[in-house]
Amino acid sequence: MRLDVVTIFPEYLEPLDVSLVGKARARGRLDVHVHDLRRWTYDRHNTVDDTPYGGGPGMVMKTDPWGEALDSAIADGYEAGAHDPVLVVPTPSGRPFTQQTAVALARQPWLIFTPARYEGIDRRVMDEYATRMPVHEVSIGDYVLAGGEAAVLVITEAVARLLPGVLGNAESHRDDSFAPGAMANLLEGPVYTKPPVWRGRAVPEVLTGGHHGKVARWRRDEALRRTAAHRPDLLERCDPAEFDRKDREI
Ligand SMILES: N#Cc1c(N)n[nH]c1-c1ccc2c(Cl)cn(Cc3cccnc3)c2c1
Repeated sequence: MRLDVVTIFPEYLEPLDVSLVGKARARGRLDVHVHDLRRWTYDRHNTVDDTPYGGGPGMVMKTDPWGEALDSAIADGYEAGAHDPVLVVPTPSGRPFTQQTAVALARQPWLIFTPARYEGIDRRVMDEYATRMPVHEVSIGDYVLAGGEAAVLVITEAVARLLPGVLGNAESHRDDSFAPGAMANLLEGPVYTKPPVWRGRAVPEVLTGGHHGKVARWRRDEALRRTAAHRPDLLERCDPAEFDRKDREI
């Protein structure tokens, strides 16, 4: 997968050099190109914004720098052999970014991110590129950020971990809270490791008893308990028959 990111804060994307995404890049699973939007400005102040038509607070990001930057990134990508680009636009007014979105984006060969600032990008930029590729406007949650770069880091990690060969078996995303299966839609339950007792607190006996069926049921019950407490809305998606079937297996 190729990723292009156009931003006025290229240094904000430095975390894409480390940890899981950094490993995916080192293994050749991910090819990341960060472009400084100001490279496509030609005035003394490298201006990328202007006042909004119709008045109102804040500033709007101008068409020309984005158009030239995206045309350049797209040309570079095609020249490098990439194909079928998808534009991903972080915005507070976007569709919710979910695990399903991550799965869908992980299937794409080329993502182009346009994290912006101020009040957003002139609408005509997204309209222009929607004539050439799918455009996904996404929000990473119901809270307000100052710009889209943090969203790119979140989306990139959620997508990269789904790419073949990025997660080792030990870290498999097979048991993700939001992945299909009996624990689908349930939050993770509590986890424990050595020592068996820490400051007088012992690990639950069921986890050290060696009975895999009892461990599986305990973990399922703890996940249900945690989901009921923190995300009761997720329980509506659960199928009790699935639990009964799993119970019969245990
Ligand atoms: N994704 C996501 C997301 C989220 N969940 N919260 N905020 C954002 C986000 C994404 C992109 C931008 C751009 Cl461009 C400018 N801002 C600041 C802003 C905030 C409120 C209203 N207008 C602009 C962004 C906020």
